[in-house]
Amino acid sequence: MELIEVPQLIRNAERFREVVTILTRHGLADWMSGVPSIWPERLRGSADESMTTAARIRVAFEELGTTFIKLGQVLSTREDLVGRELACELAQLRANTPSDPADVVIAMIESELGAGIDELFLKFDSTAMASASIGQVHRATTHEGHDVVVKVQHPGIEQRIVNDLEIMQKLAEIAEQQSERLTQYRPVDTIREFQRSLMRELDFQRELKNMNRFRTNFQDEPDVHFAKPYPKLSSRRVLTMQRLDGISVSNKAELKTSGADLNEVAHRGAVVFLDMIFRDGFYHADPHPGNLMVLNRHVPSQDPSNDGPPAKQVIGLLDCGMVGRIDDALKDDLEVALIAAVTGDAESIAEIAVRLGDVPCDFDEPSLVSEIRDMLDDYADQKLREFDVSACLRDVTGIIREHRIYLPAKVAMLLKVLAMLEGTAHQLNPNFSLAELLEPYGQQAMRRRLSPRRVYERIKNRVDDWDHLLSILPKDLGDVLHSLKQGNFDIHLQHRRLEPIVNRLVMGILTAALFVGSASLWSSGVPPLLFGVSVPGMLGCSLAMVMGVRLSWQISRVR
Ligand SMILES: Nc1ncnc2c1ncn2[C@@H]1O[C@H](COP(=O)(O)OP(=O)(O)OP(=O)(O)O)[C@@H](O)[C@H]1O
Repeated sequence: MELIEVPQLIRNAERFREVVTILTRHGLADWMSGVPSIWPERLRGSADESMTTAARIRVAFEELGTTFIKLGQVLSTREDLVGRELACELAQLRANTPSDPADVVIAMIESELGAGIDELFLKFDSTAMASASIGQVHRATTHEGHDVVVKVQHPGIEQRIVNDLEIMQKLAEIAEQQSERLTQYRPVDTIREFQRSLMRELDFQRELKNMNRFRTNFQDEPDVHFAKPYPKLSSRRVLTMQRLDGISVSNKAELKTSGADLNEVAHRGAVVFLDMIFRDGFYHADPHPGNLMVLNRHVPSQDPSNDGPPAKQVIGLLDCGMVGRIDDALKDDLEVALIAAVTGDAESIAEIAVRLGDVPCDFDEPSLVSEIRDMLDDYADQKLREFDVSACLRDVTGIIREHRIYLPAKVAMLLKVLAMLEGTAHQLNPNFSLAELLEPYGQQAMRRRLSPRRVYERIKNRVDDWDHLLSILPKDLGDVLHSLKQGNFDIHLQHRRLEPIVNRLVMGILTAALFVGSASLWSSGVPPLLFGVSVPGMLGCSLAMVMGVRLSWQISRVR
């Protein structure tokens, strides 16, 4: 059996050995048979047979610590990749990181910000108010008297994470080389994407920028609040921000006692996230209840008289470390897919999944469409307000997964956020309907698709495509003609999805040829003439234009 090279792991040999030992102990290392023994004794698994594989993975990740717990949390949102059972199991992973002693935290802040703690803050509470996987949070007061919280990274956490990521990367490569079963989980791509997002989370300067961007995007909405960051009291590992005073949405009982209108909180909170996604294309990617608060201040109603509507509650959002971006094209696709789900249009959903995803070569499109259609039939009787968006997304991703279509991380993240959003809102109001809320976004989407700017952009893209095609066409046509003359012109169709593209390409070439030929008839004034214009030339050009418009329309449907 081929041996795996491990020299780059020598630096992390001890930790590598620990990781493999833990995986082996839980019976999760059988696929590593080709790894040379960099440790003397043979490692034998004594897995607890009473536990499912998914449960053993969760327990092993818990033992392996922060980086693996974070990986597990990310995978728990990738049902499309790991399947329902493992996703549910991993969703239970909790980082149980003890807080660091006060002197260690203070030393970290002082070295990061280059000044003594008393120079930096008027008051600093050395008891952590929360300790999470990457850092812990302390209350403090600035010299101007502002109440703030200071988020401080656990010392050495970055190096530990970097080391673990290196090991994970190596294990992913081994898995992809050694195990057909694990290859379906795309270990190398998945770890690469995870590595990128975790390294971004480790840089608090990014979180600070995200907070500022959200504050700008919501500056005209007084009932939504993002904490103000303090750049002079922040660095890559320390983040100081305004302290939000309120009740966490995860604390439903306390919210109720405070008299908060839970239905309104669910509705407003969801609208905030949909605005981030559909309006701004820049969204908070972790809408779990612990990251939402109802603040202890209210926006007064417009009408100051007692008869007016009650004051609006202010929603505060925490933890802007993980964000997603969505461009216009993806926004269009998402809107079309959501409308298609509600209207039972299986073809559109399948078409979008196939276009965005990575599709295996033996992929069976008719069976994908028919499975999605069967699944949507189950939802056909639901009224819009009862439509269960998360369940439907879950079912679609399940089918996509069975067809071994791999969705890009940005799409998976978006689906995760929509599902989490519905879950969080349901906790507050069991009758909450995300589908109803999405309806106006669908209508806006239709209007936007027809807006002059978007039509102009689509036409411009088409023109750019045509311009590119015309610039390469003479040479490519020359090559094709040359091959034809030599008698060695073959078309090898290896993928069913290429068929329509080839058809359109042929139509495009014919249209271009018709246009060029007719234009030359027109300019040469070939008779018969009508008002001095060549009739064959005019008819040919008109026909080419009709064909061109039809073709552009077909291409725009595919995009
Ligand atoms: N601006 C704030 N005002 C009040 N409390 C805050 C603020 N920021 C954070 N907290 C408290 O600290 C906790 C942890 O903060 P945060 O979620 O930002 O940390 P994290 O390290 O990103 O956590 P995680 O590992 O869950 O991503 C929050 O749940 C909240 O209770």
